Amino acid sequence: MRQRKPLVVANWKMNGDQCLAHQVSDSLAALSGSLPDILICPPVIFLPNFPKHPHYSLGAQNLSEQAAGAFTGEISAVMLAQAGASHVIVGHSERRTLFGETNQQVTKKVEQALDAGLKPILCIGETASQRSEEKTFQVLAEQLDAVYSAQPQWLEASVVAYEPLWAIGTGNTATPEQAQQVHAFIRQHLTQYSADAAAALRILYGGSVNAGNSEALFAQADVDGALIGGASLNAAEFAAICLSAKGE
Ligand SMILES: O=C[C@H](O)COP(=O)(O)O
Repeated sequence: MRQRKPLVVANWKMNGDQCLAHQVSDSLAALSGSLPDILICPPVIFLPNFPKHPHYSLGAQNLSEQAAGAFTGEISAVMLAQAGASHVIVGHSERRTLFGETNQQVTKKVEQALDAGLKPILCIGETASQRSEEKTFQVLAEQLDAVYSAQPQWLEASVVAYEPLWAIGTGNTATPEQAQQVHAFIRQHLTQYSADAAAALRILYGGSVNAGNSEALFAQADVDGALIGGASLNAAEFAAICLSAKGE
């Protein structure tokens, strides 16, 4: 039996509509058998289009680093929780690269999420050039330490997602062996903060996961699920990925 229950997360990014919300909720509700934990992170305006169902939970893709105030266009952690989110993705590479989010901002967002009772899904990953320069572990360690070195207790309520930038939206999935090597490094690195929390931590892989490659990725000892972009926009394919993760 697996040590950690798998978690499969749909990150719709800025895609989808009410119709897709109904398709995805219907297809997940129809699943039976041993299921992983399943989390849907649509654009937040679609959260109310998902009826409550025991087969899935809801999350958000981003949050404000501030608690409240004159921050036009921002959404706070408390608001996300009130809208039904249990988790929030923090520090996705698109936030870091396209919107200039720094490790410092990511840390503040993790704090906001936890203060509001949301579980942060902290995204980390290296670029293709960092990998070819053999800096992968160094980059990941910096991204992890920026968040957890001052507040190691945050690890207990966190999920970490390893998303190599070269694999996101490219079809160039990390091999199961590459993913396992990095996930094992992440878990080992985090034992310095809490051996128990590191052992219990769910580490997700993200980057061109689809129904054809998910089972081999999930078979790796330290791959505890996935963060799925493009393939989560197809209700049938996302359901197939969830089934390949198996809950027990
Ligand atoms: O959050 C999801 C990741 O960025 C992966 O996206 P992708 O599955 O489209 O490669």
